[in-house]
Amino acid sequence: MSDTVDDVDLPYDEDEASQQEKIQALEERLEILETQNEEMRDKLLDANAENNKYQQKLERLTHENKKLKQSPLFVATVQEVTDEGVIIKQHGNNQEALTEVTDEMRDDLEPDARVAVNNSLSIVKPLSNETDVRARVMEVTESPEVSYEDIGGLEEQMQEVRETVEMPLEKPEMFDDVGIDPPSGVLLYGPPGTGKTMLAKAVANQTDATFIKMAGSELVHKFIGEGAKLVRDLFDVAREHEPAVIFIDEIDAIAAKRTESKTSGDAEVQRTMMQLLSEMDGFEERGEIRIIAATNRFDMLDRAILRPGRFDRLIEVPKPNTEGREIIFEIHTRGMNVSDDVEFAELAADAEDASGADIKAVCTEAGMFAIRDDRTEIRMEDFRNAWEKVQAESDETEDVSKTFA
Ligand SMILES: Nc1ncnc2c1ncn2[C@@H]1O[C@H](COP(=O)(O)OP(=O)(O)OP(=O)(O)O)[C@@H](O)[C@H]1O
Repeated sequence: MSDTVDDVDLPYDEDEASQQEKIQALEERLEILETQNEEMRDKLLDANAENNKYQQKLERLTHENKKLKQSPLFVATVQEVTDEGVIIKQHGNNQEALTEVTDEMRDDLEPDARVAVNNSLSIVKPLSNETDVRARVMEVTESPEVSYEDIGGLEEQMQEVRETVEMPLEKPEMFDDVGIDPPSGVLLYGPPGTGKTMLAKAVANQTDATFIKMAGSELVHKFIGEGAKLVRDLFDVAREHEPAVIFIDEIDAIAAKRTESKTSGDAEVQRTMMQLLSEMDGFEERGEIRIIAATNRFDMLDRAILRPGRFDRLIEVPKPNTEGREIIFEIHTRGMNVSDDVEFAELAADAEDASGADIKAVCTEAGMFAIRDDRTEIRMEDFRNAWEKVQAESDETEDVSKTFA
């Protein structure tokens, strides 16, 4: 009972007052929380808007990045990696530039590394090492499998190549004793497929020299900005492989007459040619390296490359005459099962205007005719049919090239 009495005795007013206070405090607290909630919502909305903005920016940059990687890239070498950025030197024009890179990219770069840069000279990607590029543009053969006996109808040319390329490699002391300098470079010119490459290979084989071939057109078209450097590399590789025969095919691609237009492509070709001339000019101590160049377009050549001390020995390699064609037929049928009725002299007389490469094609084609007829022996009619086929094919190619000329 006493409990009830105690309850009744409680001051009712005081209790109610404290309840009221509590409610008020709670209400105030609620108000504060509501304001805070409001503020948080606003902030969240702002953050979302900001997030959207960044998302769009990211998409734009990703797109630009992709575009930058697709447009033509130039090659440069890293000079220095500094706190402010990376100093690069562009190949070709030697222009130096300071460019910013991401931290990850910076870790991949070191002085002398080759990189691909875009128009605004930002580094797009590091490039694989030099030897890969060299391997792709240069054909290096320790001992080519072509000998003088494989070449037909070019007696005079062979004699000249032997004097100018083989003698200085095999008997350099002869030139010292006589007191003359051997010719610097030899230029072979003439129509396609006449044996220019074969001559260069045969002389390398004869002298046990390494044969290093580079195509002029690849130098300037495949590796934009690198032509001059690749020419330097070409001579470095030759020095590493002495004795060596450097063979520059399609030299007209880097040594064509200067044209009026001043496009960057022309400038690149000019720089490549200048590098070649300076390598040849400064090549006093050439040692056991000989240089042979070849062209089908003698008329296009810049005369600067024909000055003394450069390609100063010109050798014309024409299409073979009848006698030459007969010898070339004999050479290319050496390993073939040819019937007794085959008259090479007659075939040579018929195959007027054929190049060595055409005759090689006729021989292979004649073999195909025999196979198609289920024979192992090749007859005169096979050669005749083959010559007609090769002629028809070359007429077709001519028509196509005229259409696209
Ligand atoms: N005089 C020749 N004697 C024997 N075979 C020849 C002769 N000329 C060309 N050939 C044959 O044709 C092929 C191509 O010849 P080669 O590559 O030497 O010609 P090229 O003059 O260098 O041609 P291009 O100017 O097109 O480079 C040779 O592999 C060989 O089979």
